[in-house]
Amino acid sequence: MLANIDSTIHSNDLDHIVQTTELTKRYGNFAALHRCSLEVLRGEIFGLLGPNGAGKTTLIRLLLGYLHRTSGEANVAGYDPACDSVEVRRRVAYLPGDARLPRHMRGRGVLEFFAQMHPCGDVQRTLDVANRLDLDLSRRVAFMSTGMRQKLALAVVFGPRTPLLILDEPTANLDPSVRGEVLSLVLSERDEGRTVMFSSHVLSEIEQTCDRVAFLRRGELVRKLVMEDLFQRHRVTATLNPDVFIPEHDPSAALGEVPSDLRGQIAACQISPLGTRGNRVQIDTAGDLSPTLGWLASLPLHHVRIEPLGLHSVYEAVHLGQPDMSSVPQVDSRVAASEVAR
Ligand SMILES: Nc1ncnc2c1ncn2[C@@H]1O[C@H](COP(=O)(O)OP(=O)(O)OP(=O)(O)O)[C@@H](O)[C@H]1O
Repeated sequence: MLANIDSTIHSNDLDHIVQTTELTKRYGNFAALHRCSLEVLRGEIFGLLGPNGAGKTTLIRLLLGYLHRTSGEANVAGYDPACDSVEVRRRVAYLPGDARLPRHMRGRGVLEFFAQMHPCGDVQRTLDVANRLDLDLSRRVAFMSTGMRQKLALAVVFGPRTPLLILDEPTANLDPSVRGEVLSLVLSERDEGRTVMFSSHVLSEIEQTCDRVAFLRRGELVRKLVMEDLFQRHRVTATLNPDVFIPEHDPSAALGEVPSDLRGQIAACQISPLGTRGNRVQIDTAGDLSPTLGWLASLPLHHVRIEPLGLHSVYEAVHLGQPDMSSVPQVDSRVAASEVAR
């Protein structure tokens, strides 16, 4: 079935299964989504991040044609959701954030019903997913717990072999072991060549699964990130010996010159006082960490800690509206962007 549906995708650019250009949704003067341009590549897992009300669901619903855009363009699997929403939905399995299922039906009946309804439906596959999620299918939906209903909705959505899955907070209401199972389902979808786009508030889930992520904030796409690049970024924190002199107008001079071959790898540095205990140094690095280790070892530092930068720090920066520290490293002859928080 997947092969049939795939062969009918008539996009000019088959690398992109989703593409939006300045996509905008307004309610009166309020922009729930403002000029959002992004691409999702075929075969990748793409994460959507952002605080409550950032516009994630609005974007997803525009892509499926459930909402009508105010302006801009969108293309999903070769179709414009504003004109061909039926064609789009034939190719997309969608888990809404508030999935509603027929309350009078038993779990098994629900799965069979949806598998028969969808052009890419596969009863055995949907039952297998329910089994993986350890779901009792003999219960009526009305008597299921919130988490059990979420598992049932997931089994419905993972059943059809569509080229694209769009999941709005797929692990909401699930216990940690089931969350892990859902993430491994997402990874297996990618292994089978399908594309997954999902939103989540759980940063560790995005880190474990996604190839690329987009951050939305107040309706705007404020940052895109390739996870592989993020994993190459580290934060070094340490204490600078108290007897080291910190020049007031150029605190970075306390660390001396950054060797020229390392300048492209030091993205930012902050020095802040710790009272009588010296000064706290924070250095963000980009790229392979190993060449910087020798330089770090030569500095008058102690209590050195090196951690992967992680999504959390990027998320915080986005949330606070801080400039993008995750892209181009910037240094001059001294360590760049030094600050003394006195
Ligand atoms: N029908 C509507 N009329 C007016 N404003 C709306 C409407 N639907 C959504 N909004 C607003 O659009 C903004 C984006 O909402 P959206 O549901 O896309 O956010 P979200 O990122 O999915 O949030 P969450 O993480 O809480 O699910 C919110 O401020 C919301 O209040």
